[in-house]
Amino acid sequence: MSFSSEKLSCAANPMDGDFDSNPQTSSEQLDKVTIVGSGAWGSSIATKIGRNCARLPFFEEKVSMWVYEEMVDVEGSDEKMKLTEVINTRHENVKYLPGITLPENVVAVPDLAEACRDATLLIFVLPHQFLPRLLPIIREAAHPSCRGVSLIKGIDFCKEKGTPILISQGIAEAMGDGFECGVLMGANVASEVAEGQMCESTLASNFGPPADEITRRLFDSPPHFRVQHITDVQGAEVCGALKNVIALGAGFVDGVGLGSNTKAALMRVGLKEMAKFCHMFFDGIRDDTFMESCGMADLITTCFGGRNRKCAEAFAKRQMKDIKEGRVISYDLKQSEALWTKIEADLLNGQKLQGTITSKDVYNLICARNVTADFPLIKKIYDIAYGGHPVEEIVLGISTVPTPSPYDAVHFTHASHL
Ligand SMILES: NC(=O)c1ccc[n+]([C@@H]2O[C@H](COP(=O)([O-])OP(=O)(O)OC[C@H]3O[C@@H](n4cnc5c(N)ncnc54)[C@H](O)[C@@H]3O)[C@@H](O)[C@H]2O)c1
Ligand SMILES: O=P(O)(O)OC[C@H](O)CO
Repeated sequence: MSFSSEKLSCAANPMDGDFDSNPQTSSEQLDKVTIVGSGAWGSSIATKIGRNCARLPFFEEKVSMWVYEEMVDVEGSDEKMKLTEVINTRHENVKYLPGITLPENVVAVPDLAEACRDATLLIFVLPHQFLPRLLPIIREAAHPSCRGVSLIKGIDFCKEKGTPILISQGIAEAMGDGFECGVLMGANVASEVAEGQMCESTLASNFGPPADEITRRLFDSPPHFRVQHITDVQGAEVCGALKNVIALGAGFVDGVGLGSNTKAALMRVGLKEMAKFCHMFFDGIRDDTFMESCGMADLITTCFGGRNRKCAEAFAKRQMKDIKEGRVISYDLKQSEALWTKIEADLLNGQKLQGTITSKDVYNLICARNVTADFPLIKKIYDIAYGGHPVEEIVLGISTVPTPSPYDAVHFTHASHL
């Protein structure tokens, strides 16, 4: 398979940017890109990465995509087929992103070590519960000077220390000394990005020049997919994780039958709690991060169009029906967990919910640090999701009492100058 002619002709296209302004890169080493994960978002971002690797001079053309192998139904075949074979022959991820053609230079590889062999740029994009057992294999296989970008929206919690652990931080620690990991977060529902709808995303990284810009160009696909660079990795990543929790609240609002005014109130309070969480647990957070695609914009899209919202709406409707028809007075923890598992299986066809896992981790963290009173909405969402509280209580989590937040601090500072 050769893609060279496409690369050269595309590179000559002025629409692709002025080559004089290209960041300098070492002529002897092009980045070798591997995508670790091939769900809806992994496959969607592969459409951008594949095209950029085929046309830009910083990257090897072939992109390996590690696929968790499974047998899938395929139209026109009586027998199930291996997902990797389907992707490599039909150039479509028929299970997780049906109807979208993947670039031919994106090659599905079922063996993780083979997929990551000598990679210099790793893109982590899979539900984070599956990541820990993979990292030692990736570390062994990747190039020693490798860097990474995590597209994973989630967070871990260290019980012993009572501290949050960012996924990018966990990746960097597992990959060993000197491994730098940035994040790509944004208002990016996978199917809309893959369809080529106009949207934005935020790359947060501190690789330094020229690697920050080269990495941004791996994703940036103007005019449809526009990627801005910032350096606040922690702020961007925490926003990506917490908006999934707030989205559960948005689904509860929908399930109860309340309208967009209530959802807007929930999102306003949710954004303030996201900002407060960032400032409470991390140093160096920048307030303008919340105004980037990774902040407010991702919160909006997830609360209207995401899977967490959709599944939480189903949870709310089912809970209200069960109570109304006298099947339960309230769910216990086991019943709640069983219901979430069933809803995920019924509605998502193998895709995974992240908001529920994150809700538990964040709740455990704020309990361990004795700060639940600072996060009434996040606590209420957990109470409904796992604590048997009636879903109608979601409005009680939308505090109308102004809570101190970094924004208030800024306003007070300005006011004192008047
Ligand atoms: N889907 C979106 O719109 C979207 C957008 C932005 C960010 N994200 C984030 O991207 C990350 C990946 O989500 P996604 O939507 O691509 O995945 P997904 O939910 O669509 O698919 C689940 C993936 O998990 C894999 N899997 C199942 N069991 C596994 C196992 N035991 N080991 C390893 N892998 C296994 C499946 O093969 C599949 O690729 C998540 O953190 C998500 O929050 C998703
Ligand atoms: O479908 P969700 O709820 O996992 O959200 C998808 C993306 O994160 C939206 O940016």
